[in-house]
Parts: sequence; C-alpha cells; structure tokens
Amino acid sequence: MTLFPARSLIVSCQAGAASALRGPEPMALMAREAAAGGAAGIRANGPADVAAIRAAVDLPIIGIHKLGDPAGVFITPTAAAAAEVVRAGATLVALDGTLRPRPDGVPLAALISVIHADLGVPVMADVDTYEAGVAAREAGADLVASTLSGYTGGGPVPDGPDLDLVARLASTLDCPVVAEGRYATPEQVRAALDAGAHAVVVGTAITNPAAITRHFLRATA
Ligand SMILES: CC(=O)N[C@H](C=O)[C@@H](O)[C@H](O)[C@H](O)COP(=O)(O)O
Repeated sequence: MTLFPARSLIVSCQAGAASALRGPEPMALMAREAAAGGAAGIRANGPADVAAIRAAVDLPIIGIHKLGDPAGVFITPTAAAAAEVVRAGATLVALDGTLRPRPDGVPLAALISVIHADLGVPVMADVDTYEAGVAAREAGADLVASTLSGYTGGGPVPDGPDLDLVARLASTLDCPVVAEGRYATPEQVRAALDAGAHAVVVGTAITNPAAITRHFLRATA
C-alpha cells in the first residue's frame, strides 16, 4: 500500500451540520491549507465536498459518505454511497468496518468485493475493536483504521485516542493500520506512529475552530 508514505499525517476536513464551515467551498479551502502545511492526504465526507477538494488539492482523498443514523452504521453504508464519492474523485473509500449489521444486510466482505471490482479503489475499514479489525482484514479491507473506537458502545466517548487498539492491530495485521479518532496533540500522533500506525488522521484538532476554541476556553474557567 503506497498511497500514503509511512508516518503520514492525513487531515480530515469535515464540518458538522451546525458549522458555519459546512459546505464544499470551505472544506476545499481547509484542504488547501492542510496541503500547504504538509498533509499527505485528506479525508472528506460526501460527493460535493470530495469533488471540491479534488479540484483544489493534488493529494489522495479518503472519501466517505455519511448516510443514515449516526448511532448506527452510517459511514459509507452501501456500494452506491461508495460509488458516489469515487465518482467525485476519492482515491480510496473508508467505510464502517464494525461487526454491526449494515442497514441493507450486505456482509462486509461482499461490500468490499463489489467496491474493488466495480470501482477499483482500495478500501479502508473504520473499526471500533480489535476483533472488528481482524474481521475487516479477513473481509478484504486494504487498510484498517481505529476511527470508530469509543463511538459504538453507547457510553461516554473517551477523551483521548485508543492507542492500545492501534498497537494491537498493527502488531497483528498484514496491512497498514491507520490511527484515527481524537488525536489532538503531536505527541499523540507520534505515539500512534511509534505503536505501528502507518498514518494518522487528525480532524477536529486541525479543522474544527469551534471545538478548538472550546478546548482553549477550558483554561479560562
Ligand atoms: C466517529 C466519527 O463519526 N468519526 C468521523 C469519521 O469520519 C469524523 O467525525 C471524525 O472527525 C474523524 O474520524 C476524525 O477524528 P477526529 O475529529 O477525532 O480527529
């Protein structure tokens, strides 16, 4: 897997529904800034954002298409969703690789195989546990990412990243492991790479000014 050099930093350019930055143009500007800063790739949501970012930067784009209920399987849940972001210019597709059933009941291996055959792009499985990571690799995922750790159990989301999951996956899987989810400091990024991650995806800490403001505001209380 040579899409991303070893020890790459990938920047996730996504804005929530309430964000003033939501929309293809702001996300494309964000991606340009990330590229100017040295990012090796961009992660982006939805065909409109992916298309605008594709036109703005010459970097690999991890395309996702969030559809449906955020409490369930919603990151690129179907082959049709994957096709939309690939047509828009995504270099590879990330999708929910947890052990939860997909809304349409299609098994992960079948979905990955259709994406490989019909779209010809690599697939990154966003997982929540070690078991899901192993299963995703067996199902044909080309990369496995820790993206969904902390988000599927129904409990509070932890403050920090799941470095243990990254270390376990990296020591077992014969594919690149990507660290993603709540990486907020350069030290955490280095720790993930030193634990065996091939690349680290950082979103909120770089591209969400409201969250960054709230983070600094804690010091004023
Ligand atoms: C759980 C979920 O839906 N994660 C999403 C996946 O695309 C995004 O909302 C995250 O921002 C992204 O994973 C990057 O993580 P962070 O923003 O923590 O650096």
